[in-house]
Amino acid sequence: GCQMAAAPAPLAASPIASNDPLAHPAPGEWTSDGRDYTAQRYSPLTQINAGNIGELGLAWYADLDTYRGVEATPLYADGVLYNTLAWNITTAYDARTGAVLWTYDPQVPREFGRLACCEPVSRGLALHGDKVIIATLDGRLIALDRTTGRPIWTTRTFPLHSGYAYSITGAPRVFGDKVVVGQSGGDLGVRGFVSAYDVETGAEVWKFYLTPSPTDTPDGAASDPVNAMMRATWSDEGLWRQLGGGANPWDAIAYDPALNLVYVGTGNAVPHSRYYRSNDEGDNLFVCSIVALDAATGAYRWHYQMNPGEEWDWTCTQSMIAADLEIGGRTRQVLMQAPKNGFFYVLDRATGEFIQAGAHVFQNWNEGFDAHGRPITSEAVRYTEEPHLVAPGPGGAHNWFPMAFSPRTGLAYFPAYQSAFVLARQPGWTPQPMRSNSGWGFVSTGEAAATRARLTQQANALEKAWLTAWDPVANRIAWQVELPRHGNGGAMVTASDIVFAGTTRQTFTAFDARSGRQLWEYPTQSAPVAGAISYELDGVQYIAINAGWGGGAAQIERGAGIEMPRAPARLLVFRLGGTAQLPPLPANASAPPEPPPLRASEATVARGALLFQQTCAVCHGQNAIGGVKDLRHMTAETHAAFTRIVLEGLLLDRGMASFADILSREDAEAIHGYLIARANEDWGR
Ligand SMILES: O=C(O)c1cc(C(=O)O)c2c(n1)C(=O)C(=O)c1cc(C(=O)O)[nH]c1-2
Ligand SMILES: [Ca+2]
Repeated sequence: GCQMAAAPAPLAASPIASNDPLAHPAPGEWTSDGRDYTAQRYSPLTQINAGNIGELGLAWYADLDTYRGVEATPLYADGVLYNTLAWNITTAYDARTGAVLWTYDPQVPREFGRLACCEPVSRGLALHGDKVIIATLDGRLIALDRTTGRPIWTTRTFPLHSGYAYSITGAPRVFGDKVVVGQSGGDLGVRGFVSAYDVETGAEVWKFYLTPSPTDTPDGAASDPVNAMMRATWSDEGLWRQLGGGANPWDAIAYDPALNLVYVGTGNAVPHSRYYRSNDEGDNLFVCSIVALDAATGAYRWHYQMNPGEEWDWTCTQSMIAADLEIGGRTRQVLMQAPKNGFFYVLDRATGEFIQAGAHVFQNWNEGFDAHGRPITSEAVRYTEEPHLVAPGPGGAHNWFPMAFSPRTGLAYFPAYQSAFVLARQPGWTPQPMRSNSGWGFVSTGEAAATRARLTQQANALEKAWLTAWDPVANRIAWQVELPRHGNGGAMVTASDIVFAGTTRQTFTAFDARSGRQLWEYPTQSAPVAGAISYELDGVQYIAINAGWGGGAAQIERGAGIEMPRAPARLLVFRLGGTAQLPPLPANASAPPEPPPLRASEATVARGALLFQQTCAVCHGQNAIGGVKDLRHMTAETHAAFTRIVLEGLLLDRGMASFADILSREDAEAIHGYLIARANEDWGR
């Protein structure tokens, strides 16, 4: 079986469970990412209900002065709202009026923008006593004074220049007296780990590596006792030793104070292709798993691996929610997750036992589960040099967009995305340091090209997006509301049975939690991707949400018919009878500038296309469509400065660092040739 390697040691009783304010926030407070340790994103407030929601209006808003994605769940305590943006710029607002109390800019080196797969986003922050804690893109954990915003302590969570492409986009979490945080980089090359720090001093308490030691020597870490267990699931030779293997926890980490367990949701493997990574062998622990650790020591307790031998950029970093559910005639302490692979899982959170899982979208990887809950993976989705269809696609059937659970309805709510992609192993692939490292090819020739084109049509035909309500007891969809495109926001649910979520209609929308019937909708001038919160102040219930389209979904979707937002990101705060108004939208952008004539040879354009895919596409979009800046729409001045931008970091302040370490002048010119060719192909359509 894959869940339990050793009999778990007896669970230590938690010393902080009973008097920990983060375990039991007052009904009007929202003091941690998932509101409390269950991470249900369930607000007990009921003032806003189906009868009066028509009166819900904007109380105040704050311009966030960015067109980058804003993915953070804000936090609320004692009349103050805390928020964090791209580059970890953190602000405290008077929650009644929106007046800024303080802003702290940790001055993240913009060079780190290159290492973030999906924009230099931040998914949130943490509160503890007099501290606000942030985790910066460049790997610092910083505790700020809650009243002044001044740093109290700073700890580096990974070394600079480690050879791995580490960054942080996930929220830090406070569990009792510790701060726990992970990191990103699994699509470039990192060795994932999770670490815990003393909340008062920032001193490291424990560290647990999620892939085996690349040198087969002990790390001096909490993971050492299970290094051999992990190691036995990887090949002797393989690029995992060089690139770290991945499994990095870049989003959700959860906690049960009574069991004193920390649950770590781990990411995909790197390089993606198991053939290149691990000689096409093994489960590759702990990629795409939930790993339970002793909160006091970081010692291994159990794991469940959703995708043994993962190789499709499928992550298990998604929201993990704890609840006690009546299943099969007994009360189970469950942990729920809807990872990228299209299934919704219910595990026993004390033991890791697989209880049940069901698919909520079309998928073609799973042929069932064995008696221990280990999935039977179809051989048809493994890498070959022949293009073939794999569903879901690498964006996942559910990505980081926060999931919510209502103990009243018994349903879990999350934005779902049905998709597929065309996979083919790239022959003779070699790793690209500090670049995207998948090992799958984008380009096919001859007969394979025709197959690729046919399968791409099939994949496109499968695309659909919903807000999905899942019944974790009946193990099936309770209801679904179809939404126009991928990239819909996270969910929040209230005790008045209302689900709030951002949509790609560029709205913030309320649904009946039992039926999915739409109750209310507000045009936000940008698609809110983050999770909402609710708080109460002076007897008034508020709902707060960041509306800032961006991140991974936006990079794909901007090219696929979604309008670029014309308004900057904003923090929006609603209440019954709110009368604030957003300013009118600025006029539609004028037509893109005419590109210069194409002078590069066909061979140069082809070389530029390949370099673009390997180096630039993660931020600027596949086939140079969309992305954080659509490079088909460069102005004459940008064209004139192109090689200086790419090689000298002329636009570093905007997050476009120099690539001189991996691109020659000739390379940069080939990429420029490709972009001019793309602009000419598409211009004037
Ligand atoms: O493997 C990784 O380390 C890693 C990191 C991140 C990230 O930190 O944003 C994403 C992903 N993977 C990923 O696969 C993914 O789909 C994704 C979407 C987003 C986003 O912010 O919209 N981040 C990430
Ligand atoms: Ca990834």
